[in-house]
Amino acid sequence: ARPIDVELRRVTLPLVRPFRTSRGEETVKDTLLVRWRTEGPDGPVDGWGECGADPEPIYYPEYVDTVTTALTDVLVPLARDVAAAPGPLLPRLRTAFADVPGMPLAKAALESAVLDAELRTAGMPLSTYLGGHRDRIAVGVSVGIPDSLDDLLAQVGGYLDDGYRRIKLKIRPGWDAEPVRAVREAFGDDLPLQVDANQAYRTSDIPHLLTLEENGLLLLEQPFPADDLLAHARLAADLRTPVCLDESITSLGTAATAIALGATDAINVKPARVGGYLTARSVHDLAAAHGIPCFCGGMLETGIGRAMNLALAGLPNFTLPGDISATSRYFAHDLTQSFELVDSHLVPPTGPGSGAHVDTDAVEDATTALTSC
Ligand SMILES: CSCC[C@@H](NC(=O)CCC(=O)O)C(=O)O
Ligand SMILES: [Mg+2]
Repeated sequence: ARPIDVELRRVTLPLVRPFRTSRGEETVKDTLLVRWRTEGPDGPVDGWGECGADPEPIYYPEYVDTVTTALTDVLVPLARDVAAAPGPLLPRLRTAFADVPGMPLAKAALESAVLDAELRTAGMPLSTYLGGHRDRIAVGVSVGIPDSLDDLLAQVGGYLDDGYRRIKLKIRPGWDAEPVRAVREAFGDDLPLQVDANQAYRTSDIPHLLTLEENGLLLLEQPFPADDLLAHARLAADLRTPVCLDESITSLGTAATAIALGATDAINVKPARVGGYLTARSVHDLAAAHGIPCFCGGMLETGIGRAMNLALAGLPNFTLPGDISATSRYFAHDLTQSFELVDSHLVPPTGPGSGAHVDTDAVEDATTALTSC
């Protein structure tokens, strides 16, 4: 249905603790929400989408300002034209978006809002629409680079006390073997442990990276720059530890290329990064066809993105614990209902659409900029 109005809201939420990676440090979640308001059978229906971009291009080439511009100048006008014409909205929207090069994060934010509105109007949960079949999702926790080894062990101990059973450590050159060994010594060899370098290494570091695997790692995530698929293939040929790609997988096409090159033994699927939940499902299906396990990654989303990620994570080839942690790991107050960890699992909401109950007062309080388009 054609939108009554479309709003972009830049929102800022304080993080309960800073999150440091090899790319920088974040102390607040500062991103963009899209609200696609349409006429439902019983009045207006709001679809919400959350953008995965950061205020700066630290992980992806897009960032909040470029996403805002892409949406106001190109993608929302295009979506309005598509919505004004007859026929099913989502398939025609995806066809129209496919003619616009790149900008997966901007497309994902708008497509998610449209998808949420359509499914709420139809009374269908996103998990049903996507084909999810799990009513509880195994999750882990991603631990940033701390101020000290003691700080790291305190954080990991705290998360294990919270009930998380899979730990992912951020690493970078100079902070890798020591923290991994310390966590192994403190918490034992059976702790499911993986690392994420966020592109910080180069092929000259391959001999060093090979020494990391004596610590029994589940995965080594994105050691090299996103566009260097060949470097990942070279490492994967020598490393027993599965190589997992994140930033490199920007579309179904790059997923297919990475798989064909043997550059990825596992994929961190992030709907925002690949252009939305429907493409994320295609990446999931392609990986499944090649026997490559996936997990649903995270961008410190608010409950709006978290609810949708949980719906996606119910698909059968998400066999590795995801980076979808409980709300309290990120925010003291969220924009939706809280998601609580139960035995290292989260329960996806079952309501129509994302199932997120958006607290419009909290959204208003968190809003730093509002654009109608
Ligand atoms: C903004 S977080 C940076 C992206 C990072 N995400 C995580 O480590 C998970 C963060 C989370 O718990 O949402 C990754 O490269 O996988
Ligand atoms: Mg990653």
